[in-house]
Amino acid sequence: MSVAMIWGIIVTIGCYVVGRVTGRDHRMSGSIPYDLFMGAILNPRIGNVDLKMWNEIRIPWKLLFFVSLSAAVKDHEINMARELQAGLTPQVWPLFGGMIEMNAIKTSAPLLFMLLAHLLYVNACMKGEECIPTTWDIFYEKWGFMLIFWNFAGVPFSYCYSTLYLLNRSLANEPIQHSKFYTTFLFVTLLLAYYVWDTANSQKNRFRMQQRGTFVERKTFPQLPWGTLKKPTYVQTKHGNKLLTGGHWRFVRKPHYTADLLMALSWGLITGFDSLIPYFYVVFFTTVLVHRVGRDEIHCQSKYGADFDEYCRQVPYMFIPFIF
Ligand SMILES: NC(=O)C1=CN([C@@H]2O[C@H](COP(=O)(O)OP(=O)(O)OC[C@H]3O[C@@H](n4cnc5c(N)ncnc54)[C@H](OP(=O)(O)O)[C@@H]3O)[C@@H](O)[C@H]2O)C=CC1
Ligand SMILES: C=C(/C=C/[C@@H](C)[C@H]1CC[C@H]2C3=CC=C4C[C@@H](O)CC[C@]4(C)[C@H]3CC[C@]12C)C(C)C
Repeated sequence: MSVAMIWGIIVTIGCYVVGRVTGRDHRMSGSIPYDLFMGAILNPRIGNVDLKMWNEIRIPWKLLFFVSLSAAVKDHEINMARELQAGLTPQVWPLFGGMIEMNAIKTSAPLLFMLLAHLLYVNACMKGEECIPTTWDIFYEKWGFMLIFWNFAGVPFSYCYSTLYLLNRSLANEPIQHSKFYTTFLFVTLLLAYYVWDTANSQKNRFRMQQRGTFVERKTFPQLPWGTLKKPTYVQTKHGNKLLTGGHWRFVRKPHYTADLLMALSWGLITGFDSLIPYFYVVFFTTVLVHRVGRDEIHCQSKYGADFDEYCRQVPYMFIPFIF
């Protein structure tokens, strides 16, 4: 974490200086602390590599997944060692009709849950990479301390609190265990929320790509049903852009946020209720998304005017149909 933090600070300063010296800086405020925070260059590149996209996608989510993978392996080792100490013979699973045998996985269900949650997230970022260039952070935010530091250090080393908490409880010989019903309920919630989150993002981004004529079908795994809308409905704006009102977007204006928040909540719930620390992510993330919603409403209102009002009339709810 220290390396990631120091690296985040060095890259921020380096990028700011390069932007100023080469004249590639833009939308500068003139206040050095503010410009360091927001950045100087929009899309810094080395060759073909867009550094901001590499930093937002390739680094944080992979690190987060590897933190969870390491914790799951460590938990397995601890539990195996405890069984051996207690004089128990390690359980073995015969695979392929007994042709291969492997030691049973001893990682606790909550840690396997976190591993699955982080695997789903990192896999989505990799398999849906073509959808990302048109998102707000890539086309609008400059590459400054906010994005650089958060992606190098914040995401991997603060979004993993649930995982670390579960491992620490296991190390202290007080592992978190839930009833089969509670655990199954959370696994099902995670998978359903993931489905909505993934397909809502891809419905909107692919719809936009289809409008621009840049849509290319990919075979990355998993391609989920309803990820691409066949006959999408939309509001045509005078600006030229179309606002999607089909698929998940017919029910609420931010279906991907609702689903993402539900996943974030499940990361906390799987740790139980003894500590608030694993709930950091869902609290922080709610704040981020509420801020984004406000910013986005202002952005769309000024960009689309009366057409945005018509869109809000057709899709009146923000997060939960008929409630909010
Ligand atoms: N885990 C994390 O740390 C984070 C995760 N995320 C996730 O990333 C995903 C993307 O989020 P984000 O980029 O913030 O936001 P959006 O994907 O909602 O992007 C907002 C933009 O999309 C366009 N848009 C909005 N509604 C429509 C519509 N109905 N039809 C067509 N275009 C529309 C508008 O842009 P335009 O001007 O082009 O019309 C709007 O400004 C979400 O799932 C979010 O949860 C986001 C931030 C952090
Ligand atoms: C703001 C930050 C990071 C944001 C990213 C994690 C998300 C930004 C755009 C998201 C995605 C867009 C479209 C997708 C298509 C779907 O089929 C799969 C999911 C996804 C790739 C989705 C994944 C998350 C994003 C990349 C930083 C500052 C924390």
